[in-house]
Amino acid sequence: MVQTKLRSWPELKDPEYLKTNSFVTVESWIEGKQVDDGAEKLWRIHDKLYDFTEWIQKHPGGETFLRVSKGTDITELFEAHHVSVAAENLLPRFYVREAQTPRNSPYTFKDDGFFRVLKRKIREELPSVPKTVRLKSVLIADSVVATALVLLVIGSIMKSYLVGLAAGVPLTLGVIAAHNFFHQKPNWRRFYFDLTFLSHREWIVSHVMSHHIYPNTKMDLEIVMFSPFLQWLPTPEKSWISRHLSLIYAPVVYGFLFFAQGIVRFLRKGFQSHDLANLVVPGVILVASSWDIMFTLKLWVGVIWVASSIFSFIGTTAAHHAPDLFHEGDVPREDRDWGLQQLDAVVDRKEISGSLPLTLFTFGDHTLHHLFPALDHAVLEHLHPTFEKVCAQFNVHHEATPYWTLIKGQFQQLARTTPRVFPLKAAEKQR
Ligand code: HEM
Repeated sequence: MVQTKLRSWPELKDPEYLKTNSFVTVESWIEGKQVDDGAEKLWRIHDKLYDFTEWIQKHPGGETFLRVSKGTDITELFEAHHVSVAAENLLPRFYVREAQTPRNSPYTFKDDGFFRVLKRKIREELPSVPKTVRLKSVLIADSVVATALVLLVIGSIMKSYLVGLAAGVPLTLGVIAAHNFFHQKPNWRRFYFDLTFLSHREWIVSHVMSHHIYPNTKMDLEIVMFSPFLQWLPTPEKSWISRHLSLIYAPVVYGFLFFAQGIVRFLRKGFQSHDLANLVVPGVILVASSWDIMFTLKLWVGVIWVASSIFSFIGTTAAHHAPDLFHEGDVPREDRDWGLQQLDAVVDRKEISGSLPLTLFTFGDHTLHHLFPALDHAVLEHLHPTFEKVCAQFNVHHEATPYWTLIKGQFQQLARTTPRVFPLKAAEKQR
């Protein structure tokens, strides 16, 4: 649980889902938002309420996003996921009434603000991106998952834990690459994400709806789910142990994260049909090892541990946690534009830039991905010149950081208790 009373936007309500003493779940996050957002059991976009109930199944982006978000403010999700004007043009059909309360969000979307200006430029640029580029992402994701399965089969036939565990490496890269696909309209590659103990259905809430929209704030479940073990928010309430010993125990937390997510989910909800992908890895080992149950169980646990450790290490060091990045408790920049506030909480890594496989395998191209999550990473590659032009127009400096700075920075951030004022001046930066 995030203990801190600190808020970067004191005029906002403290999130309802953090007020209970019970375990935070994706459901409690949504239920809390339904209380906080003033959407009156409908969907809220800016200050208007809409009813999409009859249209959910016709949504080109799939029914899940709208079904799960009913009763909440979806302004940021709506703005970020639609680059074309098609969605905006449809809105009047579903209008019900004006909302009664001001938005409980720190962010704005002014027409002449950074995000909307960038979105218009990207809209103009998109037709010049070849339609086939997405195939590159598909090929990369499929190849790495196929490699993992072949290694698993070989390891199981040879009864070699070493080869079997080695399969955990491409498997993890495939799981991370699958993240590209669960941000998009429904497609079966999102199930690559579920080959370990994870569930893309839960991550559509914890990652797409929570983390992507409110990065590094108390509304970000990817901050809350590591607490109290890893506490990145700069608050004096952090214990000495959490500040200074996390370097030692973080690898243990990383290794257990997938088990914790899987076990908690199965205990709460039981086994559901869409969890079947969780059983592909043990199924392959079982058959290829000639039904050796003990070997299967041991190797399965080992592979999940490898995947959990690598995934969590990359996830926590890739883009969000270093003292130069905004975390709730810091003083935010005055301009509340959603895009600008995202830039303060996200960074790219120098070594990853320019390589699509590395981008897909390690949460690369993270800034543009945060701003336009439904665009394939292979498309994002083509949008950098436009992004840089708009950054220059708004006098925003967003420089890639060496990976080592971020790896160190993550632990410096875990130790940090003093708020900083954003945007940082060049001389204040540690890069
Ligand atoms: C929870 C909020 C929503 C999310 C997360 C979301 C997400 C998405 C995604 C991922 C796509 C596929 C984009 C692609 O293939 O490139 C999409 C497409 C689309 N959505 Fe939504 N959507 C949301 C709400 C809405 C609403 C409220 C409307 C209309 C009233 C709408 C209308 C459309 C339309 C027309 C498309 C196809 C054109 C386009 O990609 O812009 N969506 N949406």
